[in-house]
Amino acid sequence: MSQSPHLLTPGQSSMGKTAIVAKGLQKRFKTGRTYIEVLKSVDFDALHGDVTMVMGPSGSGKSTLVACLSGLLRPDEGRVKAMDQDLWSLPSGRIDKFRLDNCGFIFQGFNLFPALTALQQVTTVLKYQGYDVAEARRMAMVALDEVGLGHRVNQRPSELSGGEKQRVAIARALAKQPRLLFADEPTSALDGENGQIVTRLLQRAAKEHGAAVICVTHDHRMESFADRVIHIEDGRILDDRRVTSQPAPAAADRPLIGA
Ligand SMILES: Nc1ncnc2c1ncn2[C@@H]1O[C@H](COP(=O)(O)OP(=O)(O)OP(=O)(O)O)[C@@H](O)[C@H]1O
Repeated sequence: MSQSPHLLTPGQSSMGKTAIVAKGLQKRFKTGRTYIEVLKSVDFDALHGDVTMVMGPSGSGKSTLVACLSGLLRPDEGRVKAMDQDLWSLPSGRIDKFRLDNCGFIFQGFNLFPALTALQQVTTVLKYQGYDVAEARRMAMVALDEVGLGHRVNQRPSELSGGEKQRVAIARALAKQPRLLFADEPTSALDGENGQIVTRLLQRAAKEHGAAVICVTHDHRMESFADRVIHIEDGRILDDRRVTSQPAPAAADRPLIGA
């Protein structure tokens, strides 16, 4: 496995380029004898270097959209071109490999393994991806340092606060330098201060690492960190607007959060 650059080495070459495009996505679920149409021919795209927020009421189809975009849930109709691959035309093993190689995921509930330390949470994924033990450890330490947890690497989830747990989940998602970063309600279990830390980390992943960050949220506090806000309602995109003024992310050469 080749040497990985520093976690936040800018992915400048891809900045502003299209990372993912979806056309005509439709998804329905069977409930009892009837079907509910959850995505009604949704077109979507996201750029490298952008934080794209997907907002909308509960049940509007946000999580379903992200699942279809990220190779987790097959749409009934429509196509997804992600990193120049026609995602849903690939055999399922290649879709899994695509996710492993290109996608990072951050969820509301952190999804950490209770028995593993913060360091092990991150190295486990990297080893699964094919990195050897020493390289996985090095990359994990860089990632944990970047989220301000360099001094907490031997703690298990039960010994960490909610904000710290989410930062471990972010380190795990970012350590492999994903080109696509999907976050589903990453701040909803956090207080204002921790929510802002998490939001800034997502912003840095986009601005300094060139990831396309696609973030589902109800949290209007996150909106000011977005480059683009897409509003979805009842399975349709109602509004798609670019936000121009951005707070500058913290400098790349120092950790965001002082250890
Ligand atoms: N596997 C499933 N089987 C049946 N119905 C489902 C399934 N997954 C989602 N749904 C339904 O699809 C609709 C959209 O769900 P989705 O989770 O995408 O909405 P959401 O906008 O993310 O909502 P929330 O903000 O509450 O998380 C909801 O009515 C939900 O109950």
